[in-house]
Amino acid sequence: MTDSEREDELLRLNRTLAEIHKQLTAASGKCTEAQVELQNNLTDYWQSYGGNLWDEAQMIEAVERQRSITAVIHQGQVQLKQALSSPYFGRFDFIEETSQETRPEPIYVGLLTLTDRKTGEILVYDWRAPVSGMFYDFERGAACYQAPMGKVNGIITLKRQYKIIQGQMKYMFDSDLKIDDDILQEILSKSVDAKMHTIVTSIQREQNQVIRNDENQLLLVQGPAGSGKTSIALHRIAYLLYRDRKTINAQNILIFSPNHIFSDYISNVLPEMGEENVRQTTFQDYIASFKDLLPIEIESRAAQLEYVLTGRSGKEFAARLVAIHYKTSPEFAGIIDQYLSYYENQLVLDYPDITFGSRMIFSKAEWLDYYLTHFSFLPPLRRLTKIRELIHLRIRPLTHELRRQKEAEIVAAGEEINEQTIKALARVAARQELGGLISQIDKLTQLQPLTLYRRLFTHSTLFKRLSAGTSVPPEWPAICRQTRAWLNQGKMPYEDSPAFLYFQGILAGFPAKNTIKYLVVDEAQDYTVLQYKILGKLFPDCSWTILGDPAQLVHPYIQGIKFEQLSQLAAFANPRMITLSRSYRSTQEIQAFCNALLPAATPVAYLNRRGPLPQVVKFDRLDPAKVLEALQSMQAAGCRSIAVICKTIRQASALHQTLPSHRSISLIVDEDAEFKRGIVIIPAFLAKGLEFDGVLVYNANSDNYCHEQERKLLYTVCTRALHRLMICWNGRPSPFIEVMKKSLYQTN
Ligand SMILES: Nc1ncnc2c1ncn2[C@@H]1O[C@H](COP(=O)(O)OP(=O)(O)OP(=O)(O)O)[C@@H](O)[C@H]1O
Repeated sequence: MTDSEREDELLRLNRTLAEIHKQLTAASGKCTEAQVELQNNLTDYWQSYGGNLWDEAQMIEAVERQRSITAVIHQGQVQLKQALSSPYFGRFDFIEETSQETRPEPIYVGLLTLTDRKTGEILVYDWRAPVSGMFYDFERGAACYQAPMGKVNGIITLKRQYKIIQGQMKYMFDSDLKIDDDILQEILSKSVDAKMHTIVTSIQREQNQVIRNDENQLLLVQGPAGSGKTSIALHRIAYLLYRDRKTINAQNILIFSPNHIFSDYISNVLPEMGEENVRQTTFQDYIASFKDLLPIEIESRAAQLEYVLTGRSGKEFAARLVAIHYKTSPEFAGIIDQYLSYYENQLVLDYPDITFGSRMIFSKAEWLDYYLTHFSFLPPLRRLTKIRELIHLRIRPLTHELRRQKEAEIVAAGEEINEQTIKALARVAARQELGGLISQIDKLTQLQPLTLYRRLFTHSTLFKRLSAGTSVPPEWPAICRQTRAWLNQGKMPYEDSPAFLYFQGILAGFPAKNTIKYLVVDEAQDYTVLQYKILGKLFPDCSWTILGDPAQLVHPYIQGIKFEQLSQLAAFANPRMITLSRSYRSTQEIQAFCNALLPAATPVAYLNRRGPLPQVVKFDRLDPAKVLEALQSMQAAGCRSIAVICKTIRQASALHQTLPSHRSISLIVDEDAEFKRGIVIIPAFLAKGLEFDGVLVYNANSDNYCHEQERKLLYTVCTRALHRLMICWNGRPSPFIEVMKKSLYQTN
């Protein structure tokens, strides 16, 4: 880059900053006006409130309108202030193939579009604008983008990147490569603070195709640990909010995250991009929403995992593991579907005529007609309720008739003369006579989902019929016994909850959320077939982005869904799977170590960012002093965020107690906790999705990580480390480490 080019760039920066200042001044005037207007509206509201509901409704509407105008202006101000610090991060010069112009147009790319209000010239393009996509997708040479009017071809003649901090140009350089690996290395070599950050300046081409995908209603993104799945999901949300800004807002997007610690951890990314945070929820939240509705207490996911990971022994434990595996399987989902289809299609087939004396009230044929045709758009339980209401309507004239008949009988008997008493006695007599009929109708039109679900474990012939032709584990009788024992105590094992809630939803109806237009499911490998079926019912009218990594299944015994199966679960228009190939999080040494933990998998490609070899260290006892020493050495090496990852909640809590300085070290064992800075002790299942400068994997002994099913758990915890990884053990190390090449780590 020549000196005069440098000077031009600095002039351009000053011009851009001057425009932002101008717009900020104008916006602050507008904001004050809007605030005054809002204040006036509120004062009017309180002064004029006179009990007239119509006036009040109008006033509330005016206040709400003013409030949202104020919020929009305020949001604009926040974005301008962000832009004042760093208005853009990239530039490319583009000349359209069909253009008469001979000079390429410089396109500056930043977090928001900025137009010179006087000349109308676009000074900066939002990174999400169609034209900006070329910054991520192309190097110098032929390039194209999809404009609203169609495809535009052309040539990129220059690519430049900038680092502008607090309005000061720190550096700029021309980049031949798309987004230089050097830039990535610089970004990734830093230590991380508490929360995740935007990657907008260095999005990679393979990531960009996910972020800007416009065609597929179901987008499945599979990528190794650290390949940016979560980051991409959030950038995709920002993109959708920009692209569809006239039709959707943050309320129309929902993220399913693994837990609330993770939700908190990613909560800064969208605001950093100038967008409002979207709602996040977890499957556990969905279960919790039934807390007061169900006559049963559902075991928590954490309690189930803790039980499973404590590695007990014995027949009961073994049967529970098989139960978890089987109840989360596609086969079991099929059995539930069959059972439900019985209620859907056959329940009323042999229902009797409802008669009273010689009168036909509701015929066999009507049961079929109403249940299978008229009300077939409703879930079975609601159909039955409707039919009950209908029958009751038909009985009403009969009741009146019967009462009159009874009154006449009482009068004829001459025992009562008081009219009131005659009526009361007639009512009672009529009710008694109709009692049998009413209870017959009630019986026929009631379904108790829990009672029906329970039958799977009590009626062996029913289960045999439903499971015919599928492979049922030999432990099924023990599984039935265990499940019955839970249910008898008013409790339900966590592994039954998706099956039961699906069952309940199909019978009684799902609380469908039609306002959600985009659903994002992160850590998708941890969901089972039935959980996806539930999501499909809850969000019937939306596009899905599903991101996950089958190698990071933290629950050793569940059958997570295979990505290929997902697109078959619902009739998605045009499903597509994109596989990411490269990982960005860890140093080359840590990544190589992690790759070796999964020998069967395709090795993950990684950046050439170097660091020390992971340490596999023998602690004579699991001595707290040694743990502190290890933590101090990581801190001395510049790690700001450090996690000691234990296998279970119990191990994490016990370790926390033994550390003399445990007050300055946070213990996270609750799924609803906030993400903490500094040093944390955390169980493996809560660490997923998070990352830390340094990770100490505690107690990686042969008795802790030994079963094949626990391999992925160990892989997941090791891949949380960016710069330093230490694994400590005593007794004997995990066999997964023992068989590894010694050159992949150092020892003490
Ligand atoms: N293009 C990029 N530029 C800079 N940093 C990136 C890029 N892509 C990913 N990263 C960084 O890599 C790290 C891992 O990203 P992220 O957590 O989104 O990956 P992931 O695939 O969801 O990981 P995991 O499956 O292990 O939870 C983060 O620090 C993220 O900021």
